[in-house]
Amino acid sequence: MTMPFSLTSLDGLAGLVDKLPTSDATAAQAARARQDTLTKPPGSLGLLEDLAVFMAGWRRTPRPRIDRAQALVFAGNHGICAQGVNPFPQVVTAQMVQNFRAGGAAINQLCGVNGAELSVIPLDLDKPTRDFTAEPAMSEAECREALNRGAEAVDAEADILVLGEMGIGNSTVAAALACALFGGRAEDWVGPGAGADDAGVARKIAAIEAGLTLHPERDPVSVLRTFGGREQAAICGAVLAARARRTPVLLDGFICTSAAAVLHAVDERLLDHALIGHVSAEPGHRRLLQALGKRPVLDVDMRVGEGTGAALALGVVRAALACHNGMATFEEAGVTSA
Ligand SMILES: Cc1cc2ncn([C@H]3O[C@H](COP(=O)(O)O)[C@@H](O)[C@H]3O)c2cc1C
Ligand SMILES: O=C(O)c1cccnc1
Repeated sequence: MTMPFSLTSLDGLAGLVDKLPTSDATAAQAARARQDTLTKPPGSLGLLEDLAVFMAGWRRTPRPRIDRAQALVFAGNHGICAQGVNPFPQVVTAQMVQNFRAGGAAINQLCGVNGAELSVIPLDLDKPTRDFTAEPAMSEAECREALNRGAEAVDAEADILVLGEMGIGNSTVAAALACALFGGRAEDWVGPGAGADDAGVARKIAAIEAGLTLHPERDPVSVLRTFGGREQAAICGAVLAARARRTPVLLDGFICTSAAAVLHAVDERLLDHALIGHVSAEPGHRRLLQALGKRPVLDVDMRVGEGTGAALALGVVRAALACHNGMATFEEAGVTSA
């Protein structure tokens, strides 16, 4: 499938935003006006009202629906595991891909509950990226290929896209991306990930400091290919492909958001169609959301990854649209308005 944008070169990312659609202000205003006629005190549905208006703008209709919700989990392996940053062995990435396929992971249950069709996309798991304390994690070609594979996975018919990742070691990758893009100290961005102890956290900090010293380039595309992995590049590609179809995106936790943050650093408007499903308990996520100027839908102490927080938040978006489309107006219900 040819994409509505061609990424034959990663440099093309810079000018992309001007070729991509924006939210439709007329549809959004009509949705806001409808909210104000529904049988409730004005504004009383809070974030649910904003979510309905957001969906209306991007889907270009005052009465948006979610007929099809797609969930994509991209999986990759990371050379940085050589630095002892991961409490679980790298083989767990492939084992969890099998678990996703068998329906046994947390993401399977949450997609089931909230009506998302899940696809799992392993990205060359037998070829981990390189250790960024020694050399850039990916070549330009590897990075571009992963980005395009992410873009190609997006279903053109989806009304909303849930994004997630699986990759042992990628909480270190995420912290490295965030630190390179937004500055601060490595320890500001590092956390336990899948359960690192204090010594493990110290190794994560040391690895990120070594990588940042070795690779001084801070333009977003260099940062992605130097510190990122294939699943991070694929998430960027999927976010862009969804945008081309005016499909809103639900990002997951720290790892998923730090991947998408590369696009924010290219041009912050590239994430205008992206919601943050939840704020993860991984400590860097709150800081990252502050840097992005984004509010999460949910704050429920989760720190799984896989897209679980985004899939859970899909239920809130569905609830927002159920109220928006299903409620009676004051006039229809014969309820006296203020
Ligand atoms: C069984 C298992 C299932 C997971 N599902 C998501 N992650 C999460 O943990 C990993 C990142 O943590 P770290 O950087 O500490 O390896 C990623 O795969 C992330 O998705 C998992 C981790 C494990 C062990
Ligand atoms: O927030 C996340 O994405 C996260 C946190 C810890 C481990 N895995 C994922």
